[in-house]
Amino acid sequence: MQEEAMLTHAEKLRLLRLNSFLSGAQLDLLSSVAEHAREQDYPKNSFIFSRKDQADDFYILVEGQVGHPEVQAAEEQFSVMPQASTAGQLFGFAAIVQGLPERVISAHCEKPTKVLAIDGQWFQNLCKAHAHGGSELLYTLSRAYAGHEYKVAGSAGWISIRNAGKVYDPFGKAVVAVEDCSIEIRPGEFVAIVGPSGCGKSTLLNGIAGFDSLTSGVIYLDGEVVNRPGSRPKPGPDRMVVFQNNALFPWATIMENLICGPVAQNRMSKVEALDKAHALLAKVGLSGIENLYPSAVSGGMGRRVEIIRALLNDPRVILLDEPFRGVDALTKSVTHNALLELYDLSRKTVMFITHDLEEAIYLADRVLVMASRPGHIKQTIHINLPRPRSNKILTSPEFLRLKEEAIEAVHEEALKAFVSGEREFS
Ligand SMILES: Nc1ncnc2c1ncn2[C@@H]1O[C@H](COP(=O)(O)OP(=O)(O)OP(=O)(O)O)[C@@H](O)[C@H]1O
Repeated sequence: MQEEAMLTHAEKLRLLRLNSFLSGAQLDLLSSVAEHAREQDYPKNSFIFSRKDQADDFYILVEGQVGHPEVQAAEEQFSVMPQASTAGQLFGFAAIVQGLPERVISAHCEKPTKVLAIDGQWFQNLCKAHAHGGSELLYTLSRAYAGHEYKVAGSAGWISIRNAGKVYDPFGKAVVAVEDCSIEIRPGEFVAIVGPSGCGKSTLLNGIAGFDSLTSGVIYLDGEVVNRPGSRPKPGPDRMVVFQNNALFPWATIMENLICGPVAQNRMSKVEALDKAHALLAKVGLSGIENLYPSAVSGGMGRRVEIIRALLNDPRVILLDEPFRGVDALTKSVTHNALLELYDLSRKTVMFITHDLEEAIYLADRVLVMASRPGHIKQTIHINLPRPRSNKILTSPEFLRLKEEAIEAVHEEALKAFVSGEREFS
Protein backbone atom coordinates (compact mmCIF):
# COMPACT_ATOMS: atom_id res chain seq x y z
CA MET A 1 0.00 0.00 0.00
CA GLN A 2 2.72 2.41 1.00
CA GLU A 3 4.90 1.13 -1.76
CA GLU A 4 2.32 2.25 -4.24
CA ALA A 5 2.63 5.75 -2.88
CA MET A 6 6.42 5.82 -2.66
CA LEU A 7 8.52 7.73 -5.12
CA THR A 8 10.68 5.82 -7.55
CA HIS A 9 14.36 6.57 -7.77
CA ALA A 10 13.91 8.41 -11.09
CA GLU A 11 11.14 10.51 -9.58
CA LYS A 12 13.30 11.43 -6.64
CA LEU A 13 16.03 12.56 -8.98
CA ARG A 14 13.53 14.66 -10.90
CA LEU A 15 12.30 16.23 -7.68
CA LEU A 16 15.81 16.99 -6.61
CA ARG A 17 16.26 18.90 -9.85
CA LEU A 18 12.93 20.72 -9.43
CA ASN A 19 13.24 21.97 -5.88
CA SER A 20 15.56 24.23 -4.08
CA PHE A 21 13.71 25.19 -0.93
CA LEU A 22 14.04 24.70 2.79
CA SER A 23 14.86 26.76 5.80
CA GLY A 24 16.71 25.90 8.97
CA ALA A 25 13.60 26.79 10.98
CA GLN A 26 11.64 24.12 9.22
CA LEU A 27 14.28 21.56 9.98
CA ASP A 28 14.07 22.49 13.65
CA LEU A 29 10.37 22.00 13.49
CA LEU A 30 10.67 18.55 12.04
CA SER A 31 13.31 17.67 14.60
CA SER A 32 10.87 18.73 17.33
CA VAL A 33 8.30 16.41 15.87
CA ALA A 34 10.76 13.56 15.92
CA GLU A 35 11.79 14.42 19.45
CA HIS A 36 8.18 14.39 20.58
CA ALA A 37 7.64 11.07 18.85
CA ARG A 38 10.64 9.62 20.61
CA GLU A 39 9.44 10.87 23.98
CA GLN A 40 6.02 9.36 23.36
CA ASP A 41 7.58 6.08 22.27
CA TYR A 42 5.84 5.92 18.92
CA PRO A 43 6.90 3.07 16.62
CA LYS A 44 10.45 3.58 15.46
CA ASN A 45 9.91 3.51 11.73
CA SER A 46 6.94 5.80 11.55
CA PHE A 47 8.67 9.15 11.45
CA ILE A 48 11.84 10.63 10.08
CA PHE A 49 14.67 12.50 11.75
CA SER A 50 14.59 9.99 14.53
CA ARG A 51 17.54 7.99 13.35
CA LYS A 52 19.92 9.56 10.96
CA ASP A 53 21.20 6.24 9.71
CA GLN A 54 17.89 4.81 8.61
CA ALA A 55 15.53 5.65 5.77
CA ASP A 56 12.13 5.92 7.33
CA ASP A 57 9.04 7.16 5.56
CA PHE A 58 7.64 10.64 5.77
CA TYR A 59 3.98 11.29 5.08
CA ILE A 60 2.17 14.43 4.04
CA LEU A 61 -1.50 15.05 4.03
CA VAL A 62 -2.08 16.49 0.59
CA GLU A 63 -5.73 17.31 0.74
CA GLY A 64 -8.67 16.93 3.08
CA GLN A 65 -9.87 18.72 6.16
CA VAL A 66 -9.46 16.76 9.31
CA GLY A 67 -10.68 17.22 12.83
CA HIS A 68 -8.15 15.69 15.15
CA PRO A 69 -6.97 16.78 18.61
CA GLU A 70 -3.46 15.98 17.52
CA VAL A 71 -3.64 18.77 14.96
CA GLN A 72 -4.51 21.20 17.69
CA ALA A 73 -1.68 19.83 19.79
CA ALA A 74 0.69 20.28 16.86
CA GLU A 75 -0.49 23.86 16.39
CA GLU A 76 0.15 24.61 20.03
CA GLN A 77 3.44 22.81 20.10
CA PHE A 78 4.71 24.30 16.88
CA SER A 79 3.55 27.87 17.17
CA VAL A 80 6.69 28.72 15.18
CA MET A 81 4.99 27.38 12.07
CA PRO A 82 5.06 29.97 9.30
CA GLN A 83 1.75 31.63 8.41
CA ALA A 84 1.74 29.83 5.10
CA SER A 85 1.24 26.48 6.79
CA THR A 86 -2.11 24.78 6.40
CA ALA A 87 -4.16 22.46 8.53
CA GLY A 88 -3.14 19.81 6.07
CA GLN A 89 0.53 20.31 6.74
CA LEU A 90 -0.01 20.42 10.45
CA PHE A 91 -1.88 17.22 10.17
CA GLY A 92 0.98 15.80 8.18
CA PHE A 93 3.25 16.55 11.08
CA ALA A 94 0.78 15.18 13.57
CA ALA A 95 0.56 12.05 11.46
CA ILE A 96 4.28 11.54 11.69
CA VAL A 97 4.09 11.94 15.42
CA GLN A 98 1.27 9.47 15.64
CA GLY A 99 2.80 6.78 13.46
CA LEU A 100 0.96 4.67 10.90
CA PRO A 101 -0.57 7.77 9.40
CA GLU A 102 -2.85 6.09 6.93
CA ARG A 103 -4.78 4.86 9.93
CA VAL A 104 -4.45 7.96 12.03
CA ILE A 105 -5.47 10.24 9.22
CA SER A 106 -8.41 8.07 8.40
CA ALA A 107 -9.64 8.36 11.97
CA HIS A 108 -11.18 11.75 11.62
CA CYS A 109 -11.57 12.45 7.96
CA GLU A 110 -15.05 13.29 6.92
CA LYS A 111 -14.18 12.63 3.30
CA PRO A 112 -11.48 10.63 1.54
CA THR A 113 -8.11 12.15 2.22
CA LYS A 114 -4.98 12.09 0.12
CA VAL A 115 -1.69 11.15 1.61
CA LEU A 116 1.72 11.27 0.01
CA ALA A 117 4.49 9.01 1.22
CA ILE A 118 8.09 10.08 0.80
CA ASP A 119 11.28 8.29 1.61
CA GLY A 120 12.41 9.93 4.83
CA GLN A 121 16.14 9.61 4.38
CA TRP A 122 15.94 11.10 0.91
CA PHE A 123 13.77 13.94 2.18
CA GLN A 124 16.14 14.57 5.02
CA ASN A 125 19.04 14.77 2.61
CA LEU A 126 17.07 17.12 0.43
CA CYS A 127 16.34 19.34 3.41
CA LYS A 128 19.99 19.44 4.32
CA ALA A 129 21.00 20.30 0.79
CA HIS A 130 18.75 23.36 0.40
CA ALA A 131 18.46 26.59 2.23
CA HIS A 132 14.92 28.03 2.00
CA GLY A 133 11.18 27.46 2.40
CA GLY A 134 10.36 24.06 3.91
CA SER A 135 6.64 24.57 3.63
CA GLU A 136 7.00 25.47 -0.04
CA LEU A 137 8.93 22.30 -0.57
CA LEU A 138 6.11 20.34 0.96
CA TYR A 139 3.61 22.07 -1.31
CA THR A 140 5.74 21.41 -4.34
CA LEU A 141 6.13 17.79 -3.47
CA SER A 142 2.41 17.47 -3.01
CA ARG A 143 1.64 19.12 -6.32
CA ALA A 144 4.36 17.35 -8.28
CA TYR A 145 3.34 13.97 -7.06
CA ALA A 146 -0.41 14.10 -7.28
CA GLY A 147 -0.17 10.86 -9.22
CA HIS A 148 1.25 9.13 -6.21
CA GLU A 149 -1.38 10.12 -3.74
CA TYR A 150 -2.91 7.43 -1.71
CA LYS A 151 -6.54 7.78 -0.71
CA VAL A 152 -7.83 6.66 2.62
CA ALA A 153 -11.44 6.44 3.68
CA GLY A 154 -12.86 7.35 7.06
CA SER A 155 -12.57 4.97 9.99
CA ALA A 156 -12.39 5.34 13.74
CA GLY A 157 -11.19 3.90 17.01
CA TRP A 158 -8.46 6.08 18.43
CA ILE A 159 -8.08 5.53 22.18
CA SER A 160 -6.14 8.10 24.12
CA ILE A 161 -5.57 7.53 27.81
CA ARG A 162 -3.90 10.52 29.39
CA ASN A 163 -2.48 10.47 32.91
CA ALA A 164 -5.23 8.15 34.07
CA GLY A 165 -5.49 7.29 37.73
CA LYS A 166 -7.85 5.18 39.80
CA VAL A 167 -8.01 4.97 43.56
CA TYR A 168 -10.50 2.49 44.98
CA ASP A 169 -11.65 3.41 48.41
CA PRO A 170 -14.30 0.95 49.44
CA PHE A 171 -13.74 1.09 53.20
CA GLY A 172 -11.61 4.19 53.56
CA LYS A 173 -8.45 2.24 52.75
CA ALA A 174 -7.24 3.83 49.53
CA VAL A 175 -6.09 1.27 46.96
CA VAL A 176 -4.15 3.08 44.26
CA ALA A 177 -4.83 0.72 41.37
CA VAL A 178 -3.60 2.91 38.49
CA GLU A 179 -1.50 6.05 38.60
CA ASP A 180 -0.46 8.52 35.90
CA CYS A 181 -0.96 6.03 33.11
CA SER A 182 -0.86 7.25 29.51
CA ILE A 183 -1.48 5.12 26.44
CA GLU A 184 -2.23 6.00 22.82
CA ILE A 185 -3.85 3.29 20.72
CA ARG A 186 -4.17 4.15 17.06
CA PRO A 187 -7.27 3.36 15.02
CA GLY A 188 -7.06 -0.21 13.87
CA GLU A 189 -4.14 -1.08 16.12
CA PHE A 190 -4.05 -4.31 18.12
CA VAL A 191 -2.57 -3.67 21.54
CA ALA A 192 -2.05 -6.31 24.20
CA ILE A 193 -1.64 -5.37 27.85
CA VAL A 194 0.27 -7.68 30.14
CA GLY A 195 1.40 -7.31 33.72
CA PRO A 196 1.29 -8.97 37.12
CA SER A 197 -1.98 -9.80 38.75
CA GLY A 198 -3.57 -6.76 40.36
CA CYS A 199 -1.55 -4.17 38.42
CA GLY A 200 -4.66 -2.46 37.11
CA LYS A 201 -5.22 -3.96 33.65
CA SER A 202 -8.94 -4.52 34.10
CA THR A 203 -9.28 -1.16 35.82
CA LEU A 204 -7.97 0.50 32.66
CA LEU A 205 -10.20 -1.56 30.41
CA ASN A 206 -13.22 -0.74 32.56
CA GLY A 207 -12.25 2.91 32.31
CA ILE A 208 -12.29 2.78 28.50
CA ALA A 209 -15.50 0.78 28.46
CA GLY A 210 -17.07 3.39 30.74
CA PHE A 211 -17.94 0.84 33.41
CA ASP A 212 -16.13 2.69 36.18
CA SER A 213 -14.97 6.27 36.63
CA LEU A 214 -11.40 7.51 36.83
CA THR A 215 -10.19 9.46 39.83
CA SER A 216 -7.67 11.42 37.75
CA GLY A 217 -6.73 11.92 34.12
CA VAL A 218 -8.94 11.51 31.09
CA ILE A 219 -9.77 8.93 28.42
CA TYR A 220 -10.72 10.00 24.91
CA LEU A 221 -12.24 7.94 22.13
CA ASP A 222 -11.73 9.64 18.79
CA GLY A 223 -11.20 12.91 20.56
CA GLU A 224 -14.36 12.69 22.67
CA VAL A 225 -14.10 12.33 26.42
CA VAL A 226 -15.47 8.98 27.55
CA ASN A 227 -14.12 9.08 31.08
CA ARG A 228 -12.91 11.78 33.41
CA PRO A 229 -13.30 12.41 37.14
CA GLY A 230 -16.44 14.14 38.23
CA SER A 231 -18.63 13.07 35.34
CA ARG A 232 -20.47 9.84 34.87
CA PRO A 233 -18.54 7.63 32.40
CA LYS A 234 -20.32 6.75 29.21
CA PRO A 235 -20.45 3.08 28.19
CA GLY A 236 -21.77 2.46 24.70
CA PRO A 237 -22.04 0.03 21.79
CA ASP A 238 -19.05 1.80 20.21
CA ARG A 239 -16.92 -0.13 22.75
CA MET A 240 -17.72 -3.82 22.81
CA VAL A 241 -16.26 -5.85 25.67
CA VAL A 242 -15.53 -9.58 25.63
CA PHE A 243 -14.86 -11.04 29.08
CA GLN A 244 -13.41 -14.36 30.12
CA ASN A 245 -16.76 -15.63 31.32
CA ASN A 246 -19.33 -16.76 28.85
CA ALA A 247 -21.62 -13.81 28.23
CA LEU A 248 -23.92 -15.32 25.64
CA PHE A 249 -27.62 -15.36 26.50
CA PRO A 250 -28.30 -18.98 27.52
CA TRP A 251 -31.95 -18.82 26.49
CA ALA A 252 -31.18 -17.76 22.90
CA THR A 253 -29.62 -19.73 20.04
CA ILE A 254 -26.20 -18.81 18.72
CA MET A 255 -27.75 -16.99 15.77
CA GLU A 256 -30.22 -15.13 17.97
CA ASN A 257 -27.33 -14.11 20.20
CA LEU A 258 -25.43 -12.81 17.20
CA ILE A 259 -28.09 -10.74 15.54
CA CYS A 260 -30.09 -9.39 18.47
CA GLY A 261 -27.91 -6.30 19.09
CA PRO A 262 -27.71 -4.79 15.61
CA VAL A 263 -31.34 -5.70 14.79
CA ALA A 264 -32.74 -4.36 18.09
CA GLN A 265 -30.82 -1.13 17.58
CA ASN A 266 -32.07 -0.83 14.00
CA ARG A 267 -28.56 -0.73 12.65
CA MET A 268 -29.20 -3.64 10.30
CA SER A 269 -32.21 -5.40 8.86
CA LYS A 270 -32.70 -8.95 10.07
CA VAL A 271 -31.78 -10.31 6.63
CA GLU A 272 -28.59 -8.28 6.51
CA ALA A 273 -27.61 -9.32 10.05
CA LEU A 274 -28.28 -12.99 9.25
CA ASP A 275 -26.15 -12.75 6.11
CA LYS A 276 -23.25 -11.13 7.92
CA ALA A 277 -23.45 -13.52 10.85
CA HIS A 278 -23.47 -16.56 8.54
CA ALA A 279 -20.47 -15.21 6.64
CA LEU A 280 -18.43 -14.54 9.79
CA LEU A 281 -19.28 -17.91 11.32
CA ALA A 282 -18.14 -19.59 8.11
CA LYS A 283 -14.94 -17.54 8.14
CA VAL A 284 -13.92 -19.03 11.49
CA GLY A 285 -15.12 -22.55 10.79
CA LEU A 286 -18.33 -22.42 12.79
CA SER A 287 -20.98 -22.96 10.13
CA GLY A 288 -23.66 -25.30 11.38
CA ILE A 289 -23.91 -24.16 15.00
CA GLU A 290 -26.44 -21.37 14.32
CA ASN A 291 -29.40 -23.14 15.90
CA LEU A 292 -27.59 -24.57 18.91
CA TYR A 293 -27.89 -23.05 22.35
CA PRO A 294 -24.70 -21.74 24.06
CA SER A 295 -24.66 -24.67 26.50
CA ALA A 296 -24.22 -27.03 23.54
CA VAL A 297 -21.03 -25.43 22.18
CA SER A 298 -17.51 -25.66 23.59
CA GLY A 299 -15.81 -22.81 25.46
CA GLY A 300 -13.57 -22.05 22.49
CA MET A 301 -16.52 -21.89 20.12
CA GLY A 302 -18.39 -19.65 22.54
CA ARG A 303 -15.45 -17.22 22.58
CA ARG A 304 -15.40 -17.05 18.80
CA VAL A 305 -19.12 -16.43 18.75
CA GLU A 306 -18.71 -13.62 21.28
CA ILE A 307 -16.04 -11.96 19.16
CA ILE A 308 -18.27 -12.20 16.10
CA ARG A 309 -21.14 -10.76 18.13
CA ALA A 310 -18.92 -7.84 19.11
CA LEU A 311 -17.94 -7.24 15.49
CA LEU A 312 -21.51 -7.37 14.24
CA ASN A 313 -22.26 -4.42 16.47
CA ASP A 314 -19.70 -2.50 14.39
CA PRO A 315 -17.99 -0.92 17.41
CA ARG A 316 -15.13 1.53 17.20
CA VAL A 317 -13.04 -0.59 19.55
CA ILE A 318 -13.14 -4.11 20.93
CA LEU A 319 -11.92 -4.63 24.48
CA LEU A 320 -11.05 -8.17 25.49
CA ASP A 321 -10.34 -9.00 29.12
CA GLU A 322 -8.52 -12.32 29.23
CA PRO A 323 -11.04 -13.88 26.87
CA PHE A 324 -9.17 -17.17 26.53
CA ARG A 325 -8.29 -17.73 30.16
CA GLY A 326 -8.93 -21.35 31.05
CA VAL A 327 -9.25 -22.43 27.43
CA ASP A 328 -7.06 -25.46 26.69
CA ALA A 329 -3.94 -24.96 24.57
CA LEU A 330 -5.21 -26.61 21.39
CA THR A 331 -8.52 -24.77 21.40
CA LYS A 332 -6.68 -21.56 22.24
CA SER A 333 -4.52 -21.91 19.17
CA VAL A 334 -7.57 -22.35 16.91
CA THR A 335 -9.29 -19.43 18.62
CA HIS A 336 -6.24 -17.19 18.19
CA ASN A 337 -6.25 -17.81 14.48
CA ALA A 338 -9.96 -17.10 14.31
CA LEU A 339 -9.44 -13.82 16.14
CA LEU A 340 -6.61 -12.90 13.79
CA GLU A 341 -8.77 -13.66 10.76
CA LEU A 342 -11.55 -11.49 12.11
CA TYR A 343 -9.10 -8.74 12.95
CA ASP A 344 -7.56 -8.81 9.48
CA LEU A 345 -11.05 -8.61 8.05
CA SER A 346 -12.32 -5.72 10.17
CA ARG A 347 -9.21 -3.88 11.39
CA LYS A 348 -11.03 -2.65 14.45
CA THR A 349 -8.97 -1.19 17.26
CA VAL A 350 -8.36 -3.96 19.78
CA MET A 351 -7.21 -3.79 23.38
CA PHE A 352 -6.50 -7.27 24.66
CA ILE A 353 -5.64 -8.09 28.26
CA THR A 354 -3.82 -11.29 28.99
CA HIS A 355 -1.32 -13.04 31.25
CA ASP A 356 -0.15 -15.20 28.38
CA LEU A 357 2.90 -13.56 26.83
CA GLU A 358 3.00 -15.85 23.78
CA GLU A 359 -0.60 -15.00 23.08
CA ALA A 360 0.10 -11.29 23.42
CA ILE A 361 3.04 -11.39 21.00
CA TYR A 362 1.28 -13.65 18.51
CA LEU A 363 -1.76 -11.40 18.28
CA ALA A 364 -0.67 -7.82 18.83
CA ASP A 365 1.08 -4.95 17.06
CA ARG A 366 2.32 -3.71 20.41
CA VAL A 367 2.59 -5.31 23.82
CA LEU A 368 2.42 -2.91 26.75
CA VAL A 369 3.90 -4.19 29.97
CA MET A 370 2.32 -2.70 33.07
CA ALA A 371 4.26 -2.11 36.24
CA SER A 372 3.01 -3.61 39.48
CA ARG A 373 0.48 -1.54 41.41
CA PRO A 374 0.01 1.38 41.09
CA GLY A 375 -0.28 0.45 37.43
CA HIS A 376 1.30 2.42 34.61
CA ILE A 377 3.09 1.45 31.43
CA LYS A 378 6.56 0.26 32.18
CA GLN A 379 7.66 -0.95 28.76
CA THR A 380 6.44 -1.06 25.18
CA ILE A 381 7.37 -3.99 22.98
CA HIS A 382 6.80 -3.37 19.29
CA ILE A 383 5.83 -6.55 17.47
CA ASN A 384 7.05 -6.19 13.93
CA LEU A 385 5.95 -9.64 12.86
CA PRO A 386 4.23 -9.62 9.47
CA ARG A 387 0.48 -10.13 9.05
CA PRO A 388 -1.36 -12.32 8.28
CA ARG A 389 0.21 -14.43 10.99
CA SER A 390 0.28 -18.17 11.25
CA ASN A 391 1.54 -20.68 13.81
CA LYS A 392 4.85 -20.88 11.96
CA ILE A 393 6.01 -17.61 13.48
CA LEU A 394 5.78 -19.11 16.96
CA THR A 395 9.14 -20.77 16.45
CA SER A 396 10.81 -17.97 14.49
CA PRO A 397 13.93 -16.40 16.04
CA GLU A 398 12.23 -12.98 16.17
CA PHE A 399 9.26 -14.40 18.06
CA LEU A 400 11.54 -16.11 20.56
CA ARG A 401 13.52 -12.91 21.01
CA LEU A 402 10.34 -10.92 21.68
CA LYS A 403 9.18 -13.56 24.13
CA GLU A 404 12.41 -13.34 26.04
CA GLU A 405 12.11 -9.55 26.21
CA ALA A 406 8.54 -9.80 27.46
CA ILE A 407 9.32 -12.48 30.04
CA GLU A 408 12.12 -10.39 31.46
CA ALA A 409 9.94 -7.28 31.76
CA VAL A 410 6.98 -9.08 33.31
CA HIS A 411 9.03 -11.27 35.61
CA GLU A 412 10.65 -8.25 37.23
CA GLU A 413 7.23 -6.72 37.90
CA ALA A 414 5.73 -9.97 39.12
CA LEU A 415 8.56 -10.25 41.61
CA LYS A 416 7.92 -6.71 42.85
CA ALA A 417 4.20 -7.41 43.15
CA PHE A 418 4.94 -10.59 45.08
CA VAL A 419 7.30 -8.84 47.51
CA SER A 420 4.90 -5.94 48.14
CA GLY A 421 2.04 -8.43 48.53
CA GLU A 422 4.04 -10.23 51.18
CA ARG A 423 4.58 -6.93 52.93
CA GLU A 424 0.90 -6.05 52.82
CA PHE A 425 -0.04 -9.31 54.43
CA SER A 426 2.75 -9.31 57.06
N1 LIG B 1 -13.97 -2.53 43.04
C1 LIG B 1 -12.81 -2.54 43.66
N2 LIG B 1 -12.71 -2.13 44.94
C2 LIG B 1 -11.53 -2.13 45.56
N3 LIG B 1 -10.35 -2.52 44.98
C3 LIG B 1 -10.39 -2.93 43.71
C4 LIG B 1 -11.63 -2.97 42.98
N4 LIG B 1 -11.36 -3.44 41.74
C5 LIG B 1 -10.03 -3.67 41.69
N5 LIG B 1 -9.46 -3.37 42.88
C6 LIG B 1 -8.04 -3.47 43.20
O1 LIG B 1 -7.32 -2.67 42.26
C7 LIG B 1 -6.13 -3.33 41.88
C8 LIG B 1 -6.13 -3.52 40.37
O2 LIG B 1 -7.15 -4.44 40.03
P1 LIG B 1 -7.39 -4.94 38.55
O3 LIG B 1 -8.47 -5.93 38.57
O4 LIG B 1 -7.53 -3.77 37.66
O5 LIG B 1 -6.00 -5.65 38.24
P2 LIG B 1 -5.61 -6.67 37.07
O6 LIG B 1 -4.25 -6.30 36.64
O7 LIG B 1 -6.67 -6.71 36.04
O8 LIG B 1 -5.57 -8.03 37.87
P3 LIG B 1 -5.74 -9.55 37.34
O9 LIG B 1 -4.66 -9.77 36.34
O10 LIG B 1 -5.54 -10.37 38.56
O11 LIG B 1 -7.12 -9.67 36.75
C9 LIG B 1 -6.07 -4.64 42.65
O12 LIG B 1 -5.29 -4.44 43.80
C10 LIG B 1 -7.52 -4.88 43.03
O13 LIG B 1 -7.61 -5.60 44.23
